[in-house]
Amino acid sequence: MQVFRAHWLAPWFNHPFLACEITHQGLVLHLKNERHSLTWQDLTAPPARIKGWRFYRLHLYCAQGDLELAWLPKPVADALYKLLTLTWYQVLAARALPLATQCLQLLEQGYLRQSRWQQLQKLLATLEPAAGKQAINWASLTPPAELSDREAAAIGLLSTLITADEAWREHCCAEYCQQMLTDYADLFDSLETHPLTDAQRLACVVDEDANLVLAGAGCGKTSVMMARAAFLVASHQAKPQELLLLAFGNEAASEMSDRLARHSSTSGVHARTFHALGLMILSKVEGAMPTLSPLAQQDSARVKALANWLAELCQQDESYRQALYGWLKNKRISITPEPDYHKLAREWAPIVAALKLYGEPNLTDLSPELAAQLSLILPLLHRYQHELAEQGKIDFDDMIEQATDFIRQGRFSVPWRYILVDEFQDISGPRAHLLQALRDAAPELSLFCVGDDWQAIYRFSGGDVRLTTRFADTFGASRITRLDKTFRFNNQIEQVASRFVQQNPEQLTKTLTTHTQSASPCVHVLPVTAHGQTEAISRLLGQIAAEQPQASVYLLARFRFSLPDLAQLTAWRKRFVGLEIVTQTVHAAKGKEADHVIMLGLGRGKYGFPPEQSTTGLLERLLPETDSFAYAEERRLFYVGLTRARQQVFLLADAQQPSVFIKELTSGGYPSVSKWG
Ligand SMILES: Nc1ncnc2c1ncn2[C@@H]1O[C@H](COP(=O)(O)OP(=O)(O)OP(=O)(O)O)[C@@H](O)[C@H]1O
Repeated sequence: MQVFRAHWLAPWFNHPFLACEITHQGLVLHLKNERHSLTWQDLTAPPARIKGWRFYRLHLYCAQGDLELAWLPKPVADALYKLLTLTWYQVLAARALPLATQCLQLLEQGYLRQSRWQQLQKLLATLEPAAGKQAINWASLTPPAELSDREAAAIGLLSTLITADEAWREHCCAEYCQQMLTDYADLFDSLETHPLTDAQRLACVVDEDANLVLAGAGCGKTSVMMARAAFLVASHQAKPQELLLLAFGNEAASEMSDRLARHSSTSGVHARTFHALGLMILSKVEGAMPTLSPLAQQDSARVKALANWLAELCQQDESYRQALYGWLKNKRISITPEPDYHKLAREWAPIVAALKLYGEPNLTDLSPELAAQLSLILPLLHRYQHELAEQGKIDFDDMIEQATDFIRQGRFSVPWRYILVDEFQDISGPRAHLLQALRDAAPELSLFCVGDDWQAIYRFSGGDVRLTTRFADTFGASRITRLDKTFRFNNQIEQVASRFVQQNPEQLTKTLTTHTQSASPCVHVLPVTAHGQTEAISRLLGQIAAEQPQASVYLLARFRFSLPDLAQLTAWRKRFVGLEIVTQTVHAAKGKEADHVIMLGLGRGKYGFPPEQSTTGLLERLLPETDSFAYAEERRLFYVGLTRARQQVFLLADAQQPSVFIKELTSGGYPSVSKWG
């Protein structure tokens, strides 16, 4: 035990301090009439040494109130100062070391995500002094040279972290990204047939708790999904089985699977649809594959069943029959000899589905006509539910909901660390809840979503674009990165398409640049009569084949029945052998591309583009809220059509009654649109 004494003159001048004894726990001060013990933790800072006229004083910063040890001869003051300072730092280092180790482990996990940042703050909060005690001023610490490197580093780290703010976190994130971009430059150069752009690379490495990559059409969202998967595996942040890629349709999921399989690093990564994910979760939890009702799997089976139930209800329930006939009469829909149940069932099927998904609307909010329609449709929903219960089967909505419940109940252990979602702009509320449940069940899980709010076109089946435009409201701490260079189409198509879609002020603003340029207009409007359409397409195909013998051509329409039939298609394929001609709806062409696009059915009316006479007043009330801009969703769909083309778009407009979109393009100040005929 060491004792440091004040000069013997001290008591003569009424100073109470006589000596200081250093123990393992702290120090014992010998005062004139008493002894006073202090633990090392009572000292909130290293001592200060103050030179007096002849003697020195040591100032002790104590939680209970500061003290002064005076009348110390210089050698005593120096030795005591050195010992107290060193011991104080050693005691602090003993506390700091385990904490700094935990903080380092968090920091070493990579990108300093918000969730990791919060865990850090929690750890650092353990350094807070007890109530009423003074906090250590970490910013002013200067550890002595006698501390070991580890001790000094631990104190240094905690001082940095305690004073760190959001800008510091941002700096760490940027440093991490920079490091990854350098380390994996070769991977990003060689993964695809083309090297990724800087913006695409950055989108791959940013790693917040939830990430949204917002990009225009053709900006390489799919390439980025693939590259991110490869990067996560190559950088050992995840094993292939810890990644899950999600798509909406089977075709997109299997295309992703093929692309993943082509690279050794991602060959073990799974791409699934949301439905396949739901099935997998249910079968894992229940030990057997759930059986899906045929009513869920085929639209035609569902419509047929609804039509039968309508006919049955009319036969068995006179009041229902009268109500239905009355409603149809009001709508001037023919009922002789009996209503067209099948047509009615086809129109009401989406309403039944929406009622199931979103529940019944408040009757008082509906007009008498819509309330009457609702009361006619509700019995169909009940029959549908009853049928599923009878069969002991479920539909897709039940599956997603049950899967979400199982996860929330902790009955499914989440094996993934990263979930990557394609075409995110079309996600529905229930699917977003499923993702949230997965995230909550696995706090280290990071979401990576790629989408384009300009291409949100699935509201009729529950897609809710607000989940994209207000991403952070649903998914919390998030980072949005943008891709603004399109590789698919040229500046001429871009000028038309971007201007067209941004007429709706509620679309997020984006400025796209294009990889290819064209000096002359590439969007052409051709007026055609109903009879002249086939001839016009033949001429166009001939012209395309003459200029470019090997090319792909999409014939796109708003409705399937507006497309040429198979016989006609086969004839064209025989005649223009070098052309790869595909007919499909604009919805089906989403995510795909061709050299040339010919859009058909661009007239007015119920089956025009946009379809003008809405039969879905009730459906509108049930679906997720939409923006108030007229034909907002149809405008986005038209944008999707325009942006499928790499080189040229031909818009075959109804010569008598051109679509309002065509009128806008030809007279709304679009200099890049050329008018033929
Ligand atoms: N860095 C790049 N360099 C050259 N070409 C690229 C690059 N990135 C993507 N592409 C090409 O651009 C085209 C569009 O890519 P992709 O289909 O991934 O776009 P997207 O953003 O998913 O489009 P959309 O939203 O319209 O479906 C593809 O032909 C792709 O190969």
